[in-house]
Amino acid sequence: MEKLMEQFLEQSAQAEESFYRVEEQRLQVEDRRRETEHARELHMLQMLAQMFAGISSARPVKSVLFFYVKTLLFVSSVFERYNSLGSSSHRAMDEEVFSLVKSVVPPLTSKKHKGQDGRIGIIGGCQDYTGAPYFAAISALKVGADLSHVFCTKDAATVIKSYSPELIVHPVLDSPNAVEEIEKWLPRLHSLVVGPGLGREDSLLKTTKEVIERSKARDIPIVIDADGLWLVTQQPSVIQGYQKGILTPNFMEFTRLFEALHHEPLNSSDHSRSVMQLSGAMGNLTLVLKGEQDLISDGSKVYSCSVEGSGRRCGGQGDLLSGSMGVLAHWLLPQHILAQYLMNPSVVAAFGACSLTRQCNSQAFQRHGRSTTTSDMIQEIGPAFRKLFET
Ligand SMILES: NC(=O)C1=CN([C@@H]2O[C@H](COP(=O)(O)OP(=O)(O)OC[C@H]3O[C@@H](n4cnc5c(N)ncnc54)[C@H](OP(=O)(O)O)[C@@H]3O)[C@@H](O)[C@H]2O)[C@@H](O)CC1
Ligand SMILES: Nc1ncnc2c1ncn2[C@@H]1O[C@H](COP(=O)(O)OP(=O)(O)OP(=O)(O)O)[C@@H](O)[C@H]1O
Repeated sequence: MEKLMEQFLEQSAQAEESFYRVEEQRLQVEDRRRETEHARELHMLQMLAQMFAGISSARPVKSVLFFYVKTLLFVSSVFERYNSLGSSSHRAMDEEVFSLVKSVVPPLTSKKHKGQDGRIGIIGGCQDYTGAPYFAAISALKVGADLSHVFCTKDAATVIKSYSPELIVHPVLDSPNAVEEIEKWLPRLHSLVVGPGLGREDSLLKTTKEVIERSKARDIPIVIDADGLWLVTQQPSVIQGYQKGILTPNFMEFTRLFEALHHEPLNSSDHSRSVMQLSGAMGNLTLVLKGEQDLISDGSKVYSCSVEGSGRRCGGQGDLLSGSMGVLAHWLLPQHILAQYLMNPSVVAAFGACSLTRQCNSQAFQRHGRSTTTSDMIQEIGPAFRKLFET
């Protein structure tokens, strides 16, 4: 009897194993099919965009109109397909977003000069916090930006410079003409990350508010995190409705902001709904609620990023996230007109940066376990980026 039982258990284990093997193969085939189909669609869209740009100046109005209608029909059919993904698996969703990010990663060619792949500005760094702006700025470089500028207080500057010769550090944030000093650089910056290590001193927040206003006037993508969110909680109008703005609150920051805008306590049982509500109240700004799953919304839909990370929650991971997001926002927002038909580019930038941060966390944890720090995660940005966006 015992022997029979043993045989039975062994056979069921084998059957189970072979079921999972077949299932795994089926999923791989399905993944490859989707990737090929997706690459074909993107390629066609790119060709259509180029053709449209080419003919709009050369052809008579009637044929331009005909072409325009055909293009719209095609794009909307792809758009429908994307929307239908709402019901498909997380993995499929991840793959679709990764493809969009892949399509905007700038090629590494010898034809470019320094700065073309991104000049990112970080507003933050004060006496108490020097690590946060460093983490954000170095992460931007490791993702692929060419230059990272940190605008911090005088006493933080030497400390930040001493962490890394890679960064350009401006000790201007607490100077009497701080806004003008920073504004001089705005025409050269592709995106701004506001808040890491900024602190909450009134005079610094006042300067920051003015810098945000002037950056909006220049249409610069702005990621707001940490103490930048403290400012937004006091004065939501500083960023409300700005479509190139992305907010990245942790749960604490989210709760403060939600309660400031809705004048009622947060109902913590339905985070997705709250994220949609808050994004709507902020004028459909892209919002990322960080946590076990990162919830991302522009008020119309909620996307959940659950790329596997680890159980290690050392400080500074949010700074890695905001710095990376600054670069992806620059790559996605201005130039990729096609992505606008498929998905909000700010949402794609947010989703891409969340995935990357979590992947870095997972890889660093595999090496360092409990002793993982944000610096270890930063070492993983290159390999994690290649794994997600370059294979
Ligand atoms: N090396 C450096 O220089 C670094 C500097 N940093 C900089 O520090 C500045 C202040 O940022 P901050 O996040 O500490 O401030 P704030 O929002 O008041 O939170 C304080 C309290 O909120 C809670 N709490 C937090 N998260 C939560 C969650 N998910 N879910 C629930 N509760 C949560 C938690 O409360 P506790 O559990 O301790 O009671 C926590 O103590 C900012 O400039 C930032 O950039 C960091 O970037 C790290 C690396
Ligand atoms: N419980 C969790 N499980 C897995 N990943 C998480 C979890 N919480 C946060 N993360 C990841 O860490 C990233 C940073 O989130 P976190 O909540 O640590 O931000 P933060 O508090 O602003 O960080 P910082 O220490 O830089 O201020 C998130 O984008 C998410 O990818």
